[in-house]
Amino acid sequence: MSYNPISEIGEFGLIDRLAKITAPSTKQRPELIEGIGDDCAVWQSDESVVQVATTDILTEHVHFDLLTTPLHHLGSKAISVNVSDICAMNAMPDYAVISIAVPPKMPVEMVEELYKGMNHAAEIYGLAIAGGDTSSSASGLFISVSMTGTTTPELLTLRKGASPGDLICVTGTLGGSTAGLHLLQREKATMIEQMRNNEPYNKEVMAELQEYTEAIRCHLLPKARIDIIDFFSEEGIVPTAMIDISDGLVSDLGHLCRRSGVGAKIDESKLPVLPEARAVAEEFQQDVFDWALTGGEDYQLLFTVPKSQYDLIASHRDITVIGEISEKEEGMMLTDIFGMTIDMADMKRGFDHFAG
Ligand SMILES: Nc1ncnc2c1ncn2[C@@H]1O[C@H](COP(=O)(O)OP(=O)(O)O)[C@@H](O)[C@H]1O
Ligand SMILES: Cc1ncc(C[n+]2csc(CCOP(=O)(O)OP(=O)(O)O)c2C)c(N)n1
Ligand SMILES: [Mg+2]
Repeated sequence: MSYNPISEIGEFGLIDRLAKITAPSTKQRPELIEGIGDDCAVWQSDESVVQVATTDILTEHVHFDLLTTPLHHLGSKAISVNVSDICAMNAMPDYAVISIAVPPKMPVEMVEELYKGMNHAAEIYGLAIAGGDTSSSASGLFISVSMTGTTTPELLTLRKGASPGDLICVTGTLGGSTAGLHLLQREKATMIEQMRNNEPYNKEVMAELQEYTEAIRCHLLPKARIDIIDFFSEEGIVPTAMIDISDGLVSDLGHLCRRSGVGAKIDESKLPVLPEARAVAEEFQQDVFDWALTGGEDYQLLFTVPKSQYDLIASHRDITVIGEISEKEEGMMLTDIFGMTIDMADMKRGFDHFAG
């Protein structure tokens, strides 16, 4: 038997291989509507109720750095990223169970602070933290949140369901989280450098951070767009397909298109880039559109609606139409700010845990 490094197939190649192994188990539960492959697992609990469930892990040094992340914020983010997956099904969250693996030397008060952040977010989203598991960890802090939610068969929205001609819409702004991460990483590097040189902490860097509170908040404290699910419900909108943007717009639009069996055309000039992110990208001499397209962790909703619903969508000031669904054969195309057409298949797609 030969052994292959995961980096050769990447995160999604690995998930495909695991899905093949577990496919037989799904045959045992005919009420399962969606297994591996959407933002949540979905099953019908009775005629009028659909249950959804998701889980996301936050790993120290991969998802967060304790030097730059307040634990209260981290707890809140751990809840929000799961609520975001529930929202992506057009569902509302109900319960969370939480597993933590904690280095034995971590003070109790730090773990309590983490949980205060989780509880704060849970109260805002109207969900109950109802259990979990606790272990010691030999290498860093791990936080795994699993969450259930509810919707109805009529409202359930999957990654599949988009048709050619549908409008591609995105909520909020993009690029803010990557901008915030860059600022925090620079802050950490400066702190370490000053400690090495036995210098006092330079407050000027802190002053610069205060100019960019929105970008930092996007990274440390993303909000799940439960308000948009309320808006859909008030306006009677049921998107044809939906996903949340965790790995980056290009990657997550790719999942939506693959599951729907369609292509897409998007317009770079229409992307709702966070204004602060533009300033940060300039400072770091980076392309803000690259951050908006592939940076990830913005936790906005990406969804499609028929053109006939344009007026309803356009009435919301925090929803932007960025393009249109096309035939699968046309691929996924981006018209960049200079008017050039770029095949998104040739672009860096977004965050991959095992990208080589
Ligand atoms: N280790 C795993 N075992 C089983 N299913 C997994 C595993 N990792 C991811 N999945 C499934 O693969 C799909 C894609 O996962 P992911 O990209 O993490 O989704 P999301 O961005 O919504 O969190 C989801 O349906 C998820 O449930
Ligand atoms: C210390 C640190 N380095 C890098 C990142 C950037 N980052 C980590 S995970 C991630 C993508 C989202 O995480 P993932 O586990 O893929 O979420 P999912 O798609 O499962 O919801 C990004 C952009 C970060 N947040 N913190
Ligand atoms: Mg995930």
